[in-house]
Amino acid sequence: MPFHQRKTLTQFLIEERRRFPDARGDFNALILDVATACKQIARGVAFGALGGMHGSADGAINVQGETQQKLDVLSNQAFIRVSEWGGSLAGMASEEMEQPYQIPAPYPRGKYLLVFDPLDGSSNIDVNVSVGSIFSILRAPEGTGEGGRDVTDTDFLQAGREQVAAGYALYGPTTMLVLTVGNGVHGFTLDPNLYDFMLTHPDMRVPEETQEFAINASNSRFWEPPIRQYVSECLAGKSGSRGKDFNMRWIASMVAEAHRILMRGGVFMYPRDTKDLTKPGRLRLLYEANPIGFIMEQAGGRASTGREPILDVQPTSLHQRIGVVFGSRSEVERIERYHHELPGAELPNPLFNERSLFRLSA
Ligand SMILES: O=P(O)(O)OC[C@H]1O[C@](O)(COP(=O)(O)O)[C@@H](O)[C@@H]1O
Ligand SMILES: [Mg+2]
Ligand SMILES: [Mg+2]
Repeated sequence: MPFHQRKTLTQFLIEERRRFPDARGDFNALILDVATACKQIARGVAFGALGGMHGSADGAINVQGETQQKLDVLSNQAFIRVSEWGGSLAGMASEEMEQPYQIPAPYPRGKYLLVFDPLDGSSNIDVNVSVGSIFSILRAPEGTGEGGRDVTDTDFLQAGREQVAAGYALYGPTTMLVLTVGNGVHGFTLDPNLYDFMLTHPDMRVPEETQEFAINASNSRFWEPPIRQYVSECLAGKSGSRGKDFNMRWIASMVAEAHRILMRGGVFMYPRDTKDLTKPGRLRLLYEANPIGFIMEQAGGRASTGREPILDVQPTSLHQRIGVVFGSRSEVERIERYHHELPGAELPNPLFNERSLFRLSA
């Protein structure tokens, strides 16, 4: 299609807004700000070592206890600086900040909350493999917007179903922005000449038929029985109960895995396991699992803890971790079934009972 016939992200958002005649435009402005932050990060990623973007950030450690890369810090700043001024936000929360970020004066406060993982797949930065950014937009609770009080952790503890929008940017061979505003999932490719996001993948759907799964198999000794069962059936291939061969992939960037699954199906698992009893899962609920879960559901796929839909989980802390399984609907349903059927699966370790001690851990 010639480029002048393609829709830009701005045009797409204006058309979407026509569905809501009373909308003031704050929401579109916010999405465009986030898109600008992603463009800045894409530029940083593209310059790599030439731009001094590789390596760790002077021994800095984030709230997760992980070493921050320079690009983690710069990406976090890009999200903040580009989104704080516009008047659409009451506050922000990020993987890289222990506390919520308050919109400083003189900027006006608005009616949304922005939650993000500024750089997902950080271990890939220095080895020049795909990374991404993930974001989720929530409604700000009453009393926090214009002229209102500072935001607190509690304001962000909303179930994934409450999300107004979610998306990710993938900094791969091309940069893409994939977005849902609750009306399907749409993919935009960054035109390197215009430096604008162009709609290239309208109405993305997760293919139902799949022969691909993604899991970090080095953790297999810590998996619970339902995951062992599922993976062993995949590995058995044609000779096993599934009667077909499977491929396995592991990019170590959830965004890149989610994108592959949106394009050609499959299932991604970072399940709850017994590796570290203080961490009931690797991925973070509010800025990793929820936005990707919303996208998967909007694209006809499914996202689950193995026991319940991700989007139904009531968050209990800002940086809460959780087990995650997402992708082609029938595969995720199969894994959920194994969780319900396998004897003992609910209680591999009493510390992990959904209602016990580690449910609250970050
Ligand atoms: O390969 P590992 O070490 O198991 O972990 C990979 C996972 O960690 C993550 O990179 C975590 O994200 P961050 O880079 O934002 O901390 C996921 O994207 C990915 O699925
Ligand atoms: Mg991440
Ligand atoms: Mg990150």
